[in-house]
Amino acid sequence: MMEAKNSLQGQKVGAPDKALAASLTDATVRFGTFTAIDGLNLDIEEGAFYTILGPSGCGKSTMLRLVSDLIPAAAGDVSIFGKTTEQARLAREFAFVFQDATLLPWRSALKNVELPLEIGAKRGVDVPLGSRSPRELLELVGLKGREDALPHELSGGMRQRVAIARALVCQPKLLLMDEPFGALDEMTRDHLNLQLLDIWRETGTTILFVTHSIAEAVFLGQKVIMMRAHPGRLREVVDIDLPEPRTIKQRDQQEFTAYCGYLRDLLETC
Ligand SMILES: Nc1ncnc2c1ncn2[C@@H]1O[C@H](COP(=O)(O)OP(=O)(O)OP(=O)(O)O)[C@@H](O)[C@H]1O
Repeated sequence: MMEAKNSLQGQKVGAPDKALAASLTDATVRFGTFTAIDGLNLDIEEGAFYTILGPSGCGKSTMLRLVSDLIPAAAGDVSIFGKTTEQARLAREFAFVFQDATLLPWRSALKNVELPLEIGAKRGVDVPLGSRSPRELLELVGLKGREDALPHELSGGMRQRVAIARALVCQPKLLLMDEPFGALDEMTRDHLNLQLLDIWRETGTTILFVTHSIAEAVFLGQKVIMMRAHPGRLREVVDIDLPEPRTIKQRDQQEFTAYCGYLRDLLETC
């Protein structure tokens, strides 16, 4: 039932016959003398939904920051759709959603979603316009009718949905999500998990999603990237072979709990 691909350090993990959204080769990140990520080898298949698990401090956020050109690699190579991370950033190939929605408080939901387009236009950057308008994106994330609301008039879950709509406005081919639902209550999180899966299916974007929740990682992910700490390395990529589309009820089923148990055991040895 469970196919786990073992990753030995220095050995590339992924499917060489599939188109790649991202490829990390011996990627290393240092902060001063501290090595946060050490020789990471990983291929990210285009269109897939990856969740990332690992002990605190193993480098999950650092990996997303590396991929998104927020920090440089001290050694090794990272390519995004065949481009350098800088080229991919300038071409708006990816977008980032953080744990905190980071909306501008004086701008309405709609104006926040429009912001990347405005910034791009001001800088004279050729912004890849999405197939959906900002209004349509707000509808996609379930916020039709709340376009004019200011962030403080929205709930935490709604603010996060605005942040997702904003991330999608330039139609990124890769969506990087760092614990986007970590601060939300369980029901809101379940709801947004389902909504995110719908968005993923509709847009076909590749998703890299960091979480601390094993259940969330299994529920969302087609593949779970398990990292290990001290220093941050890849431990294993686990294929999650559950029926699609995923439903909340699946979580009570034996197959689902078996994946969770497997990952929990793995986490304990990271
Ligand atoms: N700017 C920085 N300067 C120095 N050290 C840093 C910096 N950013 C991260 N680190 C260190 O790098 C390591 C990896 O951090 P990172 O935030 O990527 O871990 P994480 O797996 O996302 O952790 P958590 O699960 O707790 O959010 C940690 O030891 C952290 O202290």
